[in-house]
Amino acid sequence: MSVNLPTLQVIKIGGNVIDNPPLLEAFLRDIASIKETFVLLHGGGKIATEMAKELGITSQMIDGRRVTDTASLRIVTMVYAGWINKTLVAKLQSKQKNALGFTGPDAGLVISKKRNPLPIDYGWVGDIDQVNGKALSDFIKQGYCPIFAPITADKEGNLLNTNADTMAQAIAIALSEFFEVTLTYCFEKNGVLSNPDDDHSVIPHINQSSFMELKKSGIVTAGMIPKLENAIKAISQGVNTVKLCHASQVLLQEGGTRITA
Ligand SMILES: Nc1ncnc2c1ncn2[C@@H]1O[C@H](COP(=O)(O)OP(=O)(O)O)[C@@H](O)[C@H]1O
Ligand SMILES: CC(=O)N[C@@H](CCC(=O)OP(=O)(O)O)C(=O)O
Repeated sequence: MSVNLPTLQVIKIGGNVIDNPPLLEAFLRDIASIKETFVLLHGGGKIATEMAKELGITSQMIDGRRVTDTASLRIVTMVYAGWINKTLVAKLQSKQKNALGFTGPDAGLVISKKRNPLPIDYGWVGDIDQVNGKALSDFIKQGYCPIFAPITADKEGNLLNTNADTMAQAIAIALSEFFEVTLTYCFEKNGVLSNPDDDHSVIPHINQSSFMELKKSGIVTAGMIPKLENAIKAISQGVNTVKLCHASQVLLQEGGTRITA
């Protein structure tokens, strides 16, 4: 018997949008106009890299993930859970949305495990183990819009830097038990492009096998690889709709790239 679940938008924005004040303002205005509550996940990798540089710390990314030593963990925690998360909460509150900021350990919502140091030692980087979808859905049903920073913790209480795209995927999957979820990855391009230099070359649909081809041919690179892996995992594990689009297209039905099973 199929049950009609309420709909929910789970939206992710990356560092390039957060670092662009007019684009961010228009994006927040758009999502504040959504009548229902929504969940927002944010990254901020670009801003953390700039802050690290100002402090004389070099950042190393491997396959779109940051190698996070103790100095980097302090910076990403301050930047993501502090500056960026509170800025977004304050701006959404000013637009009459009841935003509530979270990291993984707040209310025990997201528990992760430190990444195995083999074959690559990423340091203080976490892979998500558990999301408490029931507790999170209770916050949503009370009318809060949860705003997540990509910082989690393990069961021993160690803070762990976590890829924001992965956090969006895990949270969207966990909430699919309670809602019909649309997961939208918003960034600064019009979608996945067949020619990264041509913003009109949007690929309208991608599935697992076309992703493998795009990766093999070098059309999809860098941070787009983990983003698409996460998008494909989400569609195959219960999320109703998954799309990748420009931040200015967040409310539009058309445009961007849709992930198909
Ligand atoms: N085929 C592609 N189409 C669009 N973007 C791509 C593609 N291949 C690589 N990219 C890169 O992926 C980036 C998005 O991933 P990422 O930097 O992790 O974004 P975010 O910080 O928004 O999560 C784009 O800025 C672009 O440079
Ligand atoms: C482990 C890891 O790589 N964490 C990411 C978290 C931020 C992020 O994902 O930011 P964007 O969405 O803006 O790329 C990082 O520190 O860059």
